[in-house]
Amino acid sequence: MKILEPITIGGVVFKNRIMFPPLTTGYEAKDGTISSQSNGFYTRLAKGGVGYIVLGDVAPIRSFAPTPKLFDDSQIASFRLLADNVHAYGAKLGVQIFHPEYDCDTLNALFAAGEMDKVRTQLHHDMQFFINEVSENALMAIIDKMCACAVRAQKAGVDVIQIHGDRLVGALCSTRMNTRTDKFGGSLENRTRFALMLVAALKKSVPDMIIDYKLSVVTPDRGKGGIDEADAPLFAQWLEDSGVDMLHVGQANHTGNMADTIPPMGVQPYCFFADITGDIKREVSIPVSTSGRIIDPNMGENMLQNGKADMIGIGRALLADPDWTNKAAAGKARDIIRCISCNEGCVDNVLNRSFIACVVNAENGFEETRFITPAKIKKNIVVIGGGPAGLEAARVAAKKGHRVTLFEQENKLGGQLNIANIPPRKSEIYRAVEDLVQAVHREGMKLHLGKTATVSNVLACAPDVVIVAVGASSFTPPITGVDGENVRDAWKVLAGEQKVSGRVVVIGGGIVGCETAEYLAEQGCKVSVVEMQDKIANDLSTTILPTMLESYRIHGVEQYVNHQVISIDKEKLHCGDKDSKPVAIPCDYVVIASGARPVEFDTAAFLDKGIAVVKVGDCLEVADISHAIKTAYDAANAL
Ligand SMILES: Cc1cc2nc3c(=O)[nH]c(=O)nc-3n(C[C@H](O)[C@H](O)[C@H](O)COP(=O)(O)OP(=O)(O)OC[C@H]3O[C@@H](n4cnc5c(N)ncnc54)[C@H](O)[C@@H]3O)c2cc1C
Ligand SMILES: Cc1cc2nc3c(=O)[nH]c(=O)nc-3n(C[C@H](O)[C@H](O)[C@H](O)COP(=O)(O)O)c2cc1C
Ligand code: SF4
Repeated sequence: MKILEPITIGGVVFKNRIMFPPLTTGYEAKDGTISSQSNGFYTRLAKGGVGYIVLGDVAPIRSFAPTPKLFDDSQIASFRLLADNVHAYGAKLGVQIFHPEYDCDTLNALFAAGEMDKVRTQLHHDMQFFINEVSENALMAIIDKMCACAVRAQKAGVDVIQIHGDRLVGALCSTRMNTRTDKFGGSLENRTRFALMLVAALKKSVPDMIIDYKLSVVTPDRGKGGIDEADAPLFAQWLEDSGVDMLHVGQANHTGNMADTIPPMGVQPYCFFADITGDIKREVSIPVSTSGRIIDPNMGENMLQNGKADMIGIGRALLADPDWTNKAAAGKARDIIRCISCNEGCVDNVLNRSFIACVVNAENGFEETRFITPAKIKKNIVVIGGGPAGLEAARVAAKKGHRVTLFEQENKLGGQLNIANIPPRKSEIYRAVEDLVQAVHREGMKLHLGKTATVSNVLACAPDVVIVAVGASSFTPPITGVDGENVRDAWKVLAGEQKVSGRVVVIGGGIVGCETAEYLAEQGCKVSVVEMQDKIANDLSTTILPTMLESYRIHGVEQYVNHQVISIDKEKLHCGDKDSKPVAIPCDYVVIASGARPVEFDTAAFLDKGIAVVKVGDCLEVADISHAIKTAYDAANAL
């Protein structure tokens, strides 16, 4: 495959054309040095075969953002350890140097003085005005700091400096953000002046390092911090002329909507930046890479074969499976656990000031402590339930060497994911089921499909351990009229077992209620959502919410937040608003989406016989895929 072929960049051979693009992980220490968590993560990526790893958002200054920082010589040692570890697996290491678009010196001084109100006011001001107010002297000082950072990176053995062409640099390039009237604003030459001065300064400071430029492109519908799509090919030529060794082309962001650059499932097609990258590649002779929803090796291979890029950036998909490259190289691409583009464990966690922990890969973020260990004593393990928790438990137990038997009462594996994939844009969630099913078949186990586990048929398997993964069921609240003929259940509606039409009120504005409402609105129903809290879709990814709300706007879905349901009759749903004033919503059908409750399975008979029992997934606590996978992995790995 072409993606596995070596490529020469700036005179240096990279072992393959697969790159981990810059991702802020939240793994680094508070002062920005490479922690053991960060080291473990990137080293694991290198072990998995990727050829080029970029550390995202490395700050050349002290800042309070949770990113790596390299502003002091004392930090070099931690970067060196990482570079050595990555090099041991033959991968190249890059640091993406960025500068925040605010006055860090002033903010640090205010922060040190404990003037938090002033910090907030200054930050708010800078977000809007900094790039237009920053003086030329201050800009030159920023270049100096970036160069000093690059020198430190070189001392640490880092191979590549990637200039972050979004953030400050991109904001200056942007026709949407830069309103300056001096030599850094106005014409394309002026707006790109700072970027090209930075390249020139870096070439002088670290002449032996490879310079990669993240060319953030503002498209008509998305992004602000970067170069306009129409100007991108010309600017790319200027970058090549100035000595840049490679380009990493990507969607510009800076709008506050992370879905621009990191689209969740269904919002952008696969490989969504391939054509724009191809347009730029045609105009330059240096290697060009891109990233964006390249999920499996074939997608990346097609991009290279079709001349869209020279290298592919695989971001989230390497969080889901760091062995992506090695599996492709071994001809086992089908064994890859694929990213489902949910953004729940990666983007949402980082936005919540936590660290990346992929929902389909329990090891991600815990590379140094969570790995599958071979079983000391081979046991008979029975798993009850073939949802994500049961499948993951079975996979891990079998991989450890145990003999595994799995019961699933339905004729299809996947549990709730068989209906979670029905609402708009959600079909990709089903990849999680496909890949777990592939894994359990690969590991080899006895599968009883369409067979309900009972005490007697489980005991007949002579288990040493029973893993209960029976999941959850939809909850019906005790509302007057809930047993009426016009009342339906969201899970059954999504499963196609119950039909509705006309005016529909959905009770419950959690994820299931909101998604069911959108699904029904798309089918032509006139839908309202009633939620007792002050906002709907509280737990939905912020990268998905804007798309859902836009769909609600298009389909006229009404929201009744702060409304408490009182009763249902044949023609109306009755509720009270936040002042307890009665509100009656006329409707033909009411759909209940009031959450779920764990399914019970009586395990007393197993315990009586001294058989160990462990519960995992939703039957332990109703939650989500992440909880199902992590509880199952840990329980099975402990056996
Ligand atoms: C509409 C909808 C949308 C969702 N969207 C998301 C989302 O976007 N992101 C997210 O993270 N989570 C989402 N979830 C939640 C997620 O699907 C669940 O948290 C997850 O499926 C729980 O996995 P589990 O294996 O514990 O349970 P389940 O998926 O409920 O699987 C349990 C399995 O056990 C089987 N079983 C039960 N009793 C027996 C028995 N006695 N013998 C044999 N088999 C038995 C059941 O048939 C079922 O297949 C959604 C859920 C729904 C309903
Ligand atoms: C959690 C997370 C953090 C990211 N941080 C950065 C960053 O620091 N710098 C950057 O240029 N891009 C960042 N990105 C964007 C990625 O480099 C990449 O362009 C994007 O994830 C799309 O590629 P993918 O679909 O392969 O994940 C981040 C993406 C994610 C998911
Ligand atoms: S959390 Fe979701 S989007 Fe992020 S890497 Fe994992 S599967 Fe992909």
